[in-house]
Amino acid sequence: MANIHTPIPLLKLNDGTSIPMLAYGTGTAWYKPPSVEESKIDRPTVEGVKTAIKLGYYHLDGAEVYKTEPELGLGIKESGVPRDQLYVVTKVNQNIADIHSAIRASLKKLQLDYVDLYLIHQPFFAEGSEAKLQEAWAAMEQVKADGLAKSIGVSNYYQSDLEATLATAKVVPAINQIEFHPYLQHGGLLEFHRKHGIATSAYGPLTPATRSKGGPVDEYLGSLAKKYAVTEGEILLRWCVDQDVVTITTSGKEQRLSDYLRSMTFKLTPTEVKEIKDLGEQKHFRAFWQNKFAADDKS
Ligand SMILES: NC(=O)c1ccc[n+]([C@@H]2O[C@H](COP(=O)([O-])OP(=O)(O)OC[C@H]3O[C@@H](n4cnc5c(N)ncnc54)[C@H](O)[C@@H]3O)[C@@H](O)[C@H]2O)c1
Ligand SMILES: OCCc1c[nH]c2ccccc12
Repeated sequence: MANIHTPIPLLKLNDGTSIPMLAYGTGTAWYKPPSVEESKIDRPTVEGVKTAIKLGYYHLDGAEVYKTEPELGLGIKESGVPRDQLYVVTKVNQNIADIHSAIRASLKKLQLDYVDLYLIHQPFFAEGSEAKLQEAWAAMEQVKADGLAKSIGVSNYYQSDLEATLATAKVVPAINQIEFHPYLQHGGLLEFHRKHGIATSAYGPLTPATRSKGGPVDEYLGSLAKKYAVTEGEILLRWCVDQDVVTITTSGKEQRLSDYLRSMTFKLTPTEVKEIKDLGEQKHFRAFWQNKFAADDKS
């Protein structure tokens, strides 16, 4: 069996477990559109997972809605890396009304006995009902109690969704996975997370250098990329890690995935972190779930 060699550090979660601070995602570039059968294995997705693991990524982010859990499971199996050296995440979306069945279906597709982290993918299912958020969270707590997930958390939650959840929670969510980059910093949400011991993870971290290029951070990112001899993307990944934010990226290109790992080998100064923060606040851009968050919402 192959052993994993990796520069990716761990972050301690509120339940005593640790999470790798850089993840490889199987959504966005990989997810199967509605026209494609979930059971039809997409080999490039499997190979992408194997490449990531080979390079040293051991935190793998999946979701029911991506329809790529079968590929993620196969990639893990074919990698030859022992299960206990990998950190596997999946999320419930479509089957939120029956979380008990949803986790079992996901585990079957992943060919695993447990996931390291199980997330509620979004709070919009509750349509503002606190009772629905609380009921779903109680089902997540049961998943953890049953040993099917080592940690449980949420994704795309607002402060108000977290407050409703915390009001009846026995287990505090370990993490909130949100779109996070200099153009979407969510006001006081990260401070709220810290206050309650909830970790933050960032999807879409490269957005200012990819989907929303042409903005106030461009020039400064360029100068830091020169200083540290890396790409602008790596500065953006590092910007998350230097704020104790777990960061999730992806690519089908091995070279890019390999380059991203360099972001684990240097550190921005506190002044540089703050400068990116301040410049980023001059622009607002949200890449995901635009039809769910209110159009004028900047958090
Ligand atoms: N919880 C959620 O609602 C949610 C939403 C979106 C994504 N995610 C997760 O996060 C993962 C990563 O998300 P992401 O893809 O937005 O991350 P990201 O911002 O890191 O973007 C990665 C994408 O940018 C491309 N890219 C990298 N460098 C580039 C360059 N120089 N020029 C042009 N394109 C470049 C990559 O090829 C890849 O497709 C997903 O796969 C998924 O697992 C979760
Ligand atoms: O991770 C969530 C990104 C996302 C939002 N809506 C979707 C629909 C299908 C697949 C992925 C998504």
